[in-house]
Amino acid sequence: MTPFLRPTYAGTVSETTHYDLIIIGTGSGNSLVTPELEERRIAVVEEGVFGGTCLNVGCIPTKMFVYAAEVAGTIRDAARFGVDASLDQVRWADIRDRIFGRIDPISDGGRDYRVEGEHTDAYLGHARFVDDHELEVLITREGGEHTVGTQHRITGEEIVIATGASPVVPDVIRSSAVPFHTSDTIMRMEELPSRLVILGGGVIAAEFAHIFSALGVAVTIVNRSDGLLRMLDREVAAAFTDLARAQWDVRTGVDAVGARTRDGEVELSLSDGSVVSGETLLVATGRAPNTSALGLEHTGVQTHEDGRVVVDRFGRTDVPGVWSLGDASSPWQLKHVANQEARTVAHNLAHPDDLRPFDHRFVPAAIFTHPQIATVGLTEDEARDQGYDVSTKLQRYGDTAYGWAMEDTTGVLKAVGDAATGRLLGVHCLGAHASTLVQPAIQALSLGPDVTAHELARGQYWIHPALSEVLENALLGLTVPGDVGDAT
Ligand SMILES: Cc1cc2nc3c(=O)[nH]c(=O)nc-3n(C[C@H](O)[C@H](O)[C@H](O)COP(=O)(O)OP(=O)(O)OC[C@H]3O[C@@H](n4cnc5c(N)ncnc54)[C@H](O)[C@@H]3O)c2cc1C
Ligand SMILES: NC(=O)c1ccc[n+]([C@@H]2O[C@H](COP(=O)([O-])OP(=O)(O)OC[C@H]3O[C@@H](n4cnc5c(N)ncnc54)[C@H](O)[C@@H]3O)[C@@H](O)[C@H]2O)c1
Repeated sequence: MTPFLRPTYAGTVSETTHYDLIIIGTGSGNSLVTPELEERRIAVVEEGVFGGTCLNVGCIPTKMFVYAAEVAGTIRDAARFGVDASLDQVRWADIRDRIFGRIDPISDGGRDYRVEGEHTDAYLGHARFVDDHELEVLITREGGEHTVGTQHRITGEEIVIATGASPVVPDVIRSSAVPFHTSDTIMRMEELPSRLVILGGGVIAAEFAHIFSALGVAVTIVNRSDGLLRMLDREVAAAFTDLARAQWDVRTGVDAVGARTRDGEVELSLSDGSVVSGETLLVATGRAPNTSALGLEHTGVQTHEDGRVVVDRFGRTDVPGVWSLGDASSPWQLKHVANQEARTVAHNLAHPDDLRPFDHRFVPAAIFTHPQIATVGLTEDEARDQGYDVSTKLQRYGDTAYGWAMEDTTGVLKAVGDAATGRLLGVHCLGAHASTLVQPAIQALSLGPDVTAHELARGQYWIHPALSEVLENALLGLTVPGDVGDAT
């Protein structure tokens, strides 16, 4: 890992270099260099660790930790099945080093490929616009061909803003100067704490509560809203909040109003007058798009109030030739959405006369907490608000044969339908393997009958990183009549 220097923008700027395409951000942005585009002169700009959030600090490492947590949980739960086992020890450093020992070389390899690549120039630094099609880049990282601290002017016929999002830290924490982690740092901790306080009650809070509690850490969650995971179907969110209360110390409807360090621990004062404390604090209060330091004020690119770049359904901003995708502009902060948007923008860059829209029809999501959660389509409340004649079915895992095998007492799958037409509108699942279980529902909602294998693979979302991606890749590997290597 190379150090990250804050950009200062002082000193001399290089002569301007012109590119056909500039990509800012190497998460899903890195996948824009498709065979159709690689003959163009392309610059890739990355200020952080190469490969973006999902690979380095997001989906991939968290799910590798979740898997280790599940192994520990299975051992603890084994006696229920007549299999006696005991958990002797959790070797945190070994788990951590195994995970990043696998991830870091992938990131470094991806960077080297772009630095040394025939068709691309890599700028390992911070980009900001100085005009609609002109960027100033301050080199902040070693590992590329440019010296740290140097500045470079580059212009692009086309520019893609794929800058992602970063954790938001409330003022009460920042101003108190207490030590804290975000999801960017907590996975590389030196040692497991005995007690962890998590501020926030969304997706990141739910996943890390599961990881750390399964590994033996006592977890307290502090959340402003009345329940956890409020974006879910109401019934599923309430069921999860009850299960969470049985596993962790869950404080809801409260805000942190003060923070201090006391006897080597972090202590949060809450708005109801109570106090919680822990050896370590994780702040998981949402992520904001990385657009504020991009110099967009020097361009015609517009942003929403929450900082997301305004794009049309093709990924075009208000400036012709400037595009955006993923967490920088999307209403969904999900990797499979960023990937789908990247495939769409890659196609649109190569085929300006045959633009394709983003596919935001049925965006699924999975939360790898305990128990797992997955969702696609309308919640019951959304369906009612949209005027459907709503029917629902809550199917318990425990009322099916495999549910008996699992001795499951909590898993549920809620289907939401339109009684007037019999159409499925949404599926919301809380239980083991939920992320895999909902895939056929995603398929049913997204595709009609009589589809080819490639249409089946590319006509819908595949939850990332679920086991179903094995099937997605197998489908894409099949040869179909008139195979053209479709880009979307
Ligand atoms: C802990 C965690 C777990 C997650 N788990 C899942 C999951 O299981 N499934 C799922 O679907 N999603 C998950 N997500 C969300 C997912 O990681 C993101 O939606 C996705 O990675 C966004 O991709 P992106 O390409 O838009 O942005 P990123 O991958 O964030 O890439 C943006 C890149 O741009 C760079 N950059 C920013 N500004 C500049 C600049 N001015 N100059 C140069 N470079 C710049 C950044 O350094 C970064 O590398 C998770 C996120 C987190 C934080
Ligand atoms: N499995 C996945 O797909 C996955 C996993 C992790 C993250 N993500 C993505 O990352 C995004 C960000 O995750 P997140 O959990 O940070 O955000 P989030 O929006 O899911 O949750 C933020 C939570 O923090 C609470 N909150 C906000 N300010 C607070 C405060 N001052 N005090 C107490 N609580 C406060 C909110 O009420 C909310 O419950 C997610 O929305 C998701 O799209 C996805």
